[in-house]
Order: sequence, then structure tokens, then C-alpha cells
Amino acid sequence: MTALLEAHGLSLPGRLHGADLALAPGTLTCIVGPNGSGKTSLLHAIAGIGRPKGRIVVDGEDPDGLSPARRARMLGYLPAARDLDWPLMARDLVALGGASTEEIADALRTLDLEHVADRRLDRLSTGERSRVLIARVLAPRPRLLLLDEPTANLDPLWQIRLMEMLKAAVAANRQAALVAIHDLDAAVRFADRMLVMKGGAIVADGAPAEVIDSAHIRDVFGIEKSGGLWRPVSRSADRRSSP
Ligand SMILES: Nc1ncnc2c1ncn2[C@@H]1O[C@H](COP(=O)(O)OP(=O)(O)OP(=O)(O)O)[C@@H](O)[C@H]1O
Repeated sequence: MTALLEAHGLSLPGRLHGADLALAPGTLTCIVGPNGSGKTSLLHAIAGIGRPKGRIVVDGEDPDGLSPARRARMLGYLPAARDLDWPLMARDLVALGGASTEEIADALRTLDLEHVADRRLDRLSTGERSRVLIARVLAPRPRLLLLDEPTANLDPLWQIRLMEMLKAAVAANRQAALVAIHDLDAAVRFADRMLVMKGGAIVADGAPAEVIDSAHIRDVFGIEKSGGLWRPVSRSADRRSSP
């Protein structure tokens, strides 16, 4: 199958060290890794933010050469920051994503935002504002979705709804989603594939159920599952396992 995204030798000085990645259409891939491991840097490099080195092909094209209108339907990027306080109506922000009137209405309905659509962004709750920013990215149905911590600030119901929605949308529309997320259990539950990052590199890549059971999780995060809960690896266990 032809990859929807092909990335070769992606680098950002001091942040990301030569990542190669191919994403198949119809798949949701979660990136996990500790703070500072390079998740945002990988998304930035694919989105062309920060003068990355390397080569990117999305759906057979170099996204750099595209007009803003075509690019909006090729690649959608949700930054981790949600502190937008522009004096702009929610509906107008969603419209900035390059979607049609019908697509905007559909995104507002799907993310249950119709009741806040004509309110100013700076007068929304943090979670409502997050959903508006997500609606902006999803509305034009870009082939490739790059989402940095999309479930941050969302209540438990919306965390589940959003991940279910993303999984269904990428499968139905043959999009590909690359999602940085800290919730390991959500990654395992919803992702088709999981990448683990450490020190600016992808150190594990595979089926979530296998990756989560691998020694990488213990080594990379310093946590392990015990009695159904994630717990810090105990120092005594560390000492026992070291030679
Ligand atoms: N604009 C920048 N210029 C230089 N270095 C940066 C920049 N942004 C981040 N870094 C550094 O690059 C490394 C990777 O950061 P990145 O933001 O990609 O990590 P992350 O995995 O997304 O972390 P988090 O979970 O905290 O969001 C970190 O050491 C960080 O300090």
C-alpha cells in the first residue's frame, strides 16, 4: 500500500535526530515519550515548522510547494498551546482552517460547539476552546492530521469521544493521524500503531499492545504496571535488575 506520509531523515538541530517514518492511510498512530523526548519536534518537522532538514512527501506531494488552500486539505496541525485569547468568534476561528461553510457547520456540530459558535474565544472555558481549535483542524478533513496532545484539557467523556471520533474519521476518510499523547492507556486503546520517543529519536514502533509490554516503557518512562496501575519503577527493583 502506498504510504500517505513518507518522511526521511527528519532533523531539527538539538531536538530531533534523523527520524524516518511512513504512515498508511486509514490509521491512527500515537506518539508517546517523556517531557522533552521530541514528540512536538517530530510533529513540527513534519509540519515544516522550525526549518527542519529531511524530506517529506504527503499523498505523493511536497507540502511546501502547495497553496494555503490545498495545504489545508493536505495537512492539519494542532499545536499543544491552547492559550489563544484573540477577540475572535469561535466560528470565525474554525473558518480560518480553510473548510467550506458545510464542513464548518459539520465540525461545530460534531464537536458539540454550536452553542458557543458565536461567542468570543477568550470567553470560552479551556476545554471548549480546545474543542474549537480541534474543530478548526478537523473541518477541512486534511489527508494528514498532526495533533499535539489533543485530549489535554478535555473532560473524561470528551477524551474518549475525541479519540473514538478520530479513529472512525481516519478509517472512513482514509486519512492518517499522528497524535502526541501522554495517556498511555488511551494510546493502547485507540491507536493502530504506537511510537515511543526518547532523546529526539523514535526508539520503539509497533502494535500498541506489544510496545506497551516491551522493556522500552520501563526504560523510557521509569514506570511499570502493577496491580492494574502505572507506578514508578522502585529503586530496589532497579538495584536488583542491575548487574
Ligand atoms: N524551539 C526550540 N528550540 C530549541 N530546542 C527546543 C525548542 N523546543 C523544544 N526544544 C527542546 O527540544 C527537546 C524536545 O522537545 P519537544 O518539545 O519536542 O518534546 P516533547 O516530547 O514534545 O515534550 P513535552 O512532553 O514536554 O511536550 C527538549 O529538550 C526541548 O527542550
